[in-house]
Amino acid sequence: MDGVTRVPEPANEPVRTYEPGSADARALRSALDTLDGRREDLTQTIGGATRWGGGDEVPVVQPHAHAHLLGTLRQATRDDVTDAISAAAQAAPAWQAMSFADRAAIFLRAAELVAGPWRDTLNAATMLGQSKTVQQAEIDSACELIDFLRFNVHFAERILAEQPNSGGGAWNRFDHRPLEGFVLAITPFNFTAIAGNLPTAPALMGNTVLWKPSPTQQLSAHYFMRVLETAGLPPGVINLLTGDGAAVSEVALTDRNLAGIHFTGSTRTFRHLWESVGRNLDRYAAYPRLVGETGGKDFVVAHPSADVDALHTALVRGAFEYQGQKCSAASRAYLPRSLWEGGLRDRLATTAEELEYGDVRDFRHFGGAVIDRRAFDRLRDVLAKLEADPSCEVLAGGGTDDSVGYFVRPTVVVGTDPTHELFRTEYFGPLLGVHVYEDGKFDEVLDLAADSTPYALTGSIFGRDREALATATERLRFAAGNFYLNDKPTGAVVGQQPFGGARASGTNDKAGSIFNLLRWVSPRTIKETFVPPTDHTYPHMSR
Ligand SMILES: NC(=O)c1ccc[n+]([C@@H]2O[C@H](COP(=O)([O-])OP(=O)(O)OC[C@H]3O[C@@H](n4cnc5c(N)ncnc54)[C@H](O)[C@@H]3O)[C@@H](O)[C@H]2O)c1
Ligand SMILES: N[C@@H](CCC=O)C(=O)O
Repeated sequence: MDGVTRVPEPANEPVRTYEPGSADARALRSALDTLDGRREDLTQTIGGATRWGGGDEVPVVQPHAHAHLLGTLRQATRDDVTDAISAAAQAAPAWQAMSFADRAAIFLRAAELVAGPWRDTLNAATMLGQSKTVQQAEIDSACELIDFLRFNVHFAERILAEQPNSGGGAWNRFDHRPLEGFVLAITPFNFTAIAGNLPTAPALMGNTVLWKPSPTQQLSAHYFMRVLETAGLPPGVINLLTGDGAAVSEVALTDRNLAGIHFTGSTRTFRHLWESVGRNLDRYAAYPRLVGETGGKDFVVAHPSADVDALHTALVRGAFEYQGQKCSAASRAYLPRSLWEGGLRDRLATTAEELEYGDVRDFRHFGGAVIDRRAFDRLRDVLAKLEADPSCEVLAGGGTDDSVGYFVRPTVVVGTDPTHELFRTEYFGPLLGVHVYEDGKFDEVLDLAADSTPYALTGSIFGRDREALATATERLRFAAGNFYLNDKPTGAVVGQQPFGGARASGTNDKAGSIFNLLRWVSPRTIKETFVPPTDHTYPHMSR
């Protein structure tokens, strides 16, 4: 059915608080118990049919209790990927022909399913599989995921409404076509919402998709695929492939019909994908769209006029929530000596030492474990190196313990050399580097924040002096795609702080915004002339 429609006005999903004894907390606990005791078959979904990957088995465990198996997946093989590409091609004509209203309704229904009957399951899967506390799961696998689904429909409607001018006896129109071919969505472990957004955003615009989640996010990805099926997504529109991505790279990146890549993950992986596309350009029917949101080395700069209570809270939450495993996490702070020696140093050290990381099934903990053995080993080695470095002082934390889970203590390291790797490398763990500057050197410190790293994802400035805020906002213009004044650099909300960074942090296509959705359409311009001319001569030719 064709016709003009208006989609529902989107609103951000309210964040539930899960106070002890509340009905919400009880319902979530029951979902945790259910998933805890289940060993899920983490199958692929290709053309609407579930099937095991054809490769090696991979266990999915609870990072905070790594002996505890949640489920098993198997690596996708080349045949699996070939079949997924065929399924996407088969589903494409009917999906493209479906009206926008019908496509949109599927994703709006998915949003309501996540907000209602699936909320506890998705939150529990995110807590157990990715070691998120209840608060961190709620803002991710419930609220942000719901927001992506609702707001994208609203942004897509605006794109469809975008039409050229007409006049002079002609009607000009945009046909907002999907891309020709399939979109490859490759998603990270750390946000269930991002994993859900990357395949659904191109699908909403009429594309068919191969979705390859991270193995350590597979449990929540598995349930989100069930949500999409329940919402009525036709078979083959989104095809879920499991595993580490090796076979996906080999087959999909060399396929003639690769139309685009929607990626979030490390800078290294995105560069690998981009290079591979570059090498294979001659194979493709069209230039694949490359959208990638990647790493960060996100800063907090405090002016001597900053409110210390607000700064302290932002540092603790920004650096240590979700164990520092947000691309937006505060990982380098430039703090004035007056505030540092006036009490901030001792306060930050005490708070970091007191933060409790543990099993996320215990709601009293502030954080859980880091995601896996590889992350744990990498962080343990980094901490050992920093401890042995005379230019670094481990002020708090530094400990690791992998006896039960992959635990790394919230760590504050003070570094005297602002060019040290402590202030340049994305460690992706609960590790905050602090550089203390002399109060008069605010301008120099802005230069350090701006240009010490190849990244430009998020950053914060704290201060009460308006002049200082204005100077920092201007000087740091290209240093962060998301810039915060007197707030932590994490926690962007869909529709309010569209998210993404430039330089080595990605293509800055702002997930969950109109800018992102524009990448998944290829407009055709149609001109219809109502009374076409019937004489080829012009007035200047008359004799
Ligand atoms: N900028 C953002 O919006 C944003 C958001 C979340 C995470 N991140 C970044 O993501 C990183 C952490 O996530 P991660 O550890 O999952 O990243 P990662 O790069 O290790 O993995 C991301 C995805 O790529 C897949 N992958 C890895 N190698 C591949 C290959 N050769 N071929 C195909 N697929 C491959 C992985 O299996 C996973 O699904 C951090 O650097 C973080 O800053 C960025
Ligand atoms: N959008 C999230 C970060 C996503 C990356 O991991 C935030 O703003 O904290």
